[in-house]
Amino acid sequence: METKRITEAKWSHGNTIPVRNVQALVESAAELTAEAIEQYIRPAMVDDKVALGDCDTESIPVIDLGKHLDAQSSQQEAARLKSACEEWGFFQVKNHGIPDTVLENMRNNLESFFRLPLNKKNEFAQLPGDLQGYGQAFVESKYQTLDWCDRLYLVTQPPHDREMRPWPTTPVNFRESIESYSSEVMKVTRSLMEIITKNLGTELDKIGDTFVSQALRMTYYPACPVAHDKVLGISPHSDISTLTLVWELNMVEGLQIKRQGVWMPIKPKPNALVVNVGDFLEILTNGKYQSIEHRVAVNPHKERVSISAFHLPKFDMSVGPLREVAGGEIKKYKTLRVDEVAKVLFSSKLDGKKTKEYAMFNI
Ligand SMILES: O=C(O)CCC(=O)C(=O)O
Ligand SMILES: [Fe+2]
Repeated sequence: METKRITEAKWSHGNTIPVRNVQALVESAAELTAEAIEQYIRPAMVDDKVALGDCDTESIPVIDLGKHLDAQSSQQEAARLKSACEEWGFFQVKNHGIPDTVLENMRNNLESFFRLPLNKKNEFAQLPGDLQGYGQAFVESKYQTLDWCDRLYLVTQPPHDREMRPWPTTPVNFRESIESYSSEVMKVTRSLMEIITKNLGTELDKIGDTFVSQALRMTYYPACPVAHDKVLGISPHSDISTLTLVWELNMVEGLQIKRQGVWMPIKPKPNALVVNVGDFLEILTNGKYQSIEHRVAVNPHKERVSISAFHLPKFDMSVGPLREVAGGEIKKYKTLRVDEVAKVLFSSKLDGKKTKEYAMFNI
């Protein structure tokens, strides 16, 4: 009975209507036409202005985690991280310490996996009611505009939450690569959360449970040779996470963040990860740190591969503003069960930032 209750509450559970594999759609067409990809073409958007030029993207903060280990520079770097969280909600991290071999193995195996024939990849396909495995997500209606990507989604931490069925066994050592990558990314997350909690005036031990769960969303965005300016790899959203760490592993541009009403492209940096504040960190900090809306544009010529590592609170806990952080302020956010938030949002289409609707009091 107990097991059943826990299984039902798992935060990887959610519904998505199965849709066509995008990579297979591209590969099956001798020449892709706008008609063939009609369901991926977005209606014209009013707020679609994209910032041009490098100078904008250069200014996204870059945090040097190596400096955090150095007594002389750690304080200054902590202050830079504080302002990155307060002013941007998005930043890049260099000198994160993930060994090159771990990254290389993960890159090779993931790229090889996406190159497998569809029937091989589908041996690890999603099953109804569970988002884990190879497939898509956030499709709630067969009439909605679809995202131009295919995904492999796995719950990776804590280890006892893993269900191995959807973990690919081809390439042969893919599972080991995922495991190593997952635990290395967890270490980076822990280091970042250590500085973040100090910056917020609390302690890691007090909020350790708020980022112990991890899921990896490994995404393949095929090149989109037609109407690429009307198609998105991922629709605008903010992340349902505490902290998300993204590795743009083949260095193809695509990620854009909403800043001052404009979409700002983020240029991938060699050996860096992109980090963003998720909705749960916004709730925990009573809005001091804000999750930021972002999306992924597609490239007319190049495929793009990324891995998003979402860190979430324990799925059966409730999360609200931390007393140590909110102090005597009015609580702007509700206290919510993590699995309940996840279940609803993981089954809905991506449609911008939703914290106002589901997490904020009407004040
Ligand atoms: O591919 C990326 O760069 C980001 C993907 C993303 O936003 C997500 O998986 O939530
Ligand atoms: Fe995201």
